[in-house]
Amino acid sequence: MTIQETNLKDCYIIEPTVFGDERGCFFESFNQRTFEKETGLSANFVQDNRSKSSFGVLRGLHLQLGEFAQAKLVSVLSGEVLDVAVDLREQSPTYGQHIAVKLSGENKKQMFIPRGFAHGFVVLSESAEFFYKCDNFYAPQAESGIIFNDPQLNIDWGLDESKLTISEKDQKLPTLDTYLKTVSQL
Ligand SMILES: Cc1cn([C@H]2C[C@H](O)[C@@H](COP(=O)(O)OP(=O)(O)O[C@H]3O[C@@H](C)C(=O)[C@@H](O)[C@H]3O)O2)c(=O)[nH]c1=O
Repeated sequence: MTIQETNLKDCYIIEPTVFGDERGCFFESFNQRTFEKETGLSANFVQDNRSKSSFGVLRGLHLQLGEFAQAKLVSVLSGEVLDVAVDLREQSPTYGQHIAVKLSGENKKQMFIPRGFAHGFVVLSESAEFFYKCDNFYAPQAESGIIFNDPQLNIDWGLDESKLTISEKDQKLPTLDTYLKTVSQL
């Protein structure tokens, strides 16, 4: 398993060591000891989530606020997505920056996304099964987010907007500016 730093503070790309043989393959998809040793962070995951989406589905950008914030270890079981994480921690040296990484069932890459980041992904294959671990429970009252096409973030999702399928809830998410004003009033 290799754990690499990214341009964003506390955000890591993890590539498991895959053991292939005539039966197929085996790999450790999470090892708390290795994770904590390599990153210096502690991880106490309490909820696992799975979703399946078809081509062009974009989920995000989502986060939970305050005491309900969640760190996530995200991966793809089948298919391919472009996964995006945005650093919204005001004290962070990489505040306001984002990273976009292709995760697939084939490359088995994972991204560790710290608390205080917004997260989203778009499906690039016919369909994709997404799997992620969270270090805090789902709390609908603390859900927040930012619109995927925020002009300041200017994220390249790799697909034309006409090809995207986005939930009504996600289409109503605020811009980064509006989000920051709302959060500062809490
Ligand atoms: C996220 C979540 C949703 N739900 C329910 C609420 C709702 O009825 C249904 C679908 O919820 P959503 O539309 O919010 O699902 P989705 O858009 O897939 O939300 C997820 O998006 C990605 C990008 C993330 O980063 C996640 O943290 C999460 O916000 O599932 C739970 O019961 N537990 C959960 O942890």
